[in-house]
Amino acid sequence: MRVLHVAPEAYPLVKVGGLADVVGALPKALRPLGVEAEVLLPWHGGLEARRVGEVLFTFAGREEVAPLGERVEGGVRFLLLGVEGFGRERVYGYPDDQERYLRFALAAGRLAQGYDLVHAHDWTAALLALLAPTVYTIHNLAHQGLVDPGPFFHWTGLPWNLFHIEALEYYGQVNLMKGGIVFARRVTTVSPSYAEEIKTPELGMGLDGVLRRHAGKLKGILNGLDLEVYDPAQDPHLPAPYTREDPSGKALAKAAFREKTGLKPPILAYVGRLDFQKGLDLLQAALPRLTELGFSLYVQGVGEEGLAQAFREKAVAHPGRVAFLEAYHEPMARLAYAGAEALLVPSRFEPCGLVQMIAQRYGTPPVARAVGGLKDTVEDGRTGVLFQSYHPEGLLYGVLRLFHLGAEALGLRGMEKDFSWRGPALAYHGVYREALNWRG
Ligand SMILES: Nc1ncnc2c1ncn2[C@@H]1O[C@H](COP(=O)(O)OP(=O)(O)O[C@H]2O[C@H](CO)[C@@H](O)[C@H](O)[C@H]2O)[C@@H](O)[C@H]1O
Repeated sequence: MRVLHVAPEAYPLVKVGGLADVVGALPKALRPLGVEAEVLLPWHGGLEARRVGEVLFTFAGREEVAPLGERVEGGVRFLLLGVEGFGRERVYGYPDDQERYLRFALAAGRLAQGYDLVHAHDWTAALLALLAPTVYTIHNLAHQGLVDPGPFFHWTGLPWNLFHIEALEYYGQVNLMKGGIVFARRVTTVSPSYAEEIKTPELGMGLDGVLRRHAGKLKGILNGLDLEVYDPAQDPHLPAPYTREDPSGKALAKAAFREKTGLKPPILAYVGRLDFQKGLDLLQAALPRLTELGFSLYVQGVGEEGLAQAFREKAVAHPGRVAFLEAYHEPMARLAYAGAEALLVPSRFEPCGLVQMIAQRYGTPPVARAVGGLKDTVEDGRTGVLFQSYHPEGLLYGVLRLFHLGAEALGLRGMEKDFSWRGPALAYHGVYREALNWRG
C-alpha cells in the first residue's frame, strides 16, 4: 500500500508545533505494517534537498511547473514541492497563505496519482480530498482555511456547483476544512475525546453539524510519541541520561534547568505555542497566587504578540520567579520537560496535545485541563492532575492537588506509560484499508 502524506510541516525538516511531530513519526511507524508512506511538504525557505524532477499542474487556468526535491530522514522519504509562494522563512502567517497552499494542494493532487491513497493533514491539505482518494486528519479545528469563492473557483478550476451547503459553502465563503470532511473517504482526529467534542456546538467551531452528518466516517485515533526522539535515556540535550529504573540523572536536569533559568524551585513550566487555544490567560490570572505560594513559572513559546508582551512584563516584574523564553528552542524545551517540577497545560480545548505526553515520558507530571486528548493521556491522581473548570482557581487547585499528592511520585509513575505509535499506526492502517475498500 503506497500512501502520500500531505502536510505543511514535518519533523525533523520543519516544525512549528505538534502537527510536525505527527507527520514525522507516523510514516515510520506504518512501515512495519507494510505501508509505504512518503511525506510531501512545500519547499519552505532554507530546506535543502536533492532535485529529483518536477510536477506539472494547472493553476488559474495556466500550466505551471514546480520543482520536486527529495530527502530521506530516518528511513522516510520526504518530497518537497517548490510551487510559487514558498521558499520563505515562516510556514504560516502570510497574507497570501490561502492562495499559496491551494497552489501547493493542486500540484500535490497531480503527484498523488502515483499513490493508492493520500493522507491529508489539516486545512492546508484539505483540497486533496476533492482530487484523490483521501483520508483526512483534523489536528486542529480552529484553523479551517476560509477563501472567497471567486478566487477559489478561478484558481482551482473546480465547478461552481460545489458551492452549496452540503459541499464547500460556509456562510458565503469556501471552507477548506469542511471540504476535507465532506469529500474524504475517512476522517480522523487525534484523540477519541476530541472526536466526540467536535460534534458538539460548544467545541465544533461551527462545523459540528457537518461532523455529526459525517460521523459515520469519523474516528478518533490518539497520537503517539516518537520514542526515539523523546527519550530521557538518550536525549543529547540533557546533562545526563536517566530511566525510570535509575532516575538519578533527573536531578542533574533539575539543577541545570534551575541554573539556566535563574528560577527557584518548585518550577512550573509551560512549553508550546502562544495561542488562544492554550489557556494562557488562566496562567496569567493565576500567577500572583502561584508566586505567593512559592512557585516559579517558566514559559517558553512564540505566537500571539499580546500574550508574549504580557509574559515579557511578568518576567521583568518577578525576577527569579518568572522567566520567559520567546523562542522556538528544542534544547531548552527538553530541559524543561526533564527539569521542571510540573508541566502546566491549561488548554481551552486540545485536540490531543503532545507536551503532556513528553513530560510524562520525562518523569514530570502534568497539571492539565480535563479536555480533549489531555483527558485521554493524563491519568488523574496517578500520573498527573486534571482540572475541570476553565478558571484560574481550577488551575491553582490542580497545582496544589499535585503537590499534595506528591509530584515526584506521580512523575515517576508517568514514565511507565506507553505512548508509542504502535497502536495508533495499527488503527490508521485499518482506516486506510477501509478507505481503499470504500464504495461511496
Ligand atoms: N517554543 C518552543 N520550543 C520548542 N518546542 C516547542 C515550542 N513550542 C512548541 N514546541 C513543540 O511543539 C509541539 C507541540 O505539540 P502539541 O501537540 O502539544 O500542540 P500543538 O497545538 O502545536 O499541536 C496541534 O496538533 C497536534 C498534533 O496532532 C495535537 O496534538 C494538538 O492538540 C494540536 O493543537 C511539541 O513537540 C513541543 O515540544
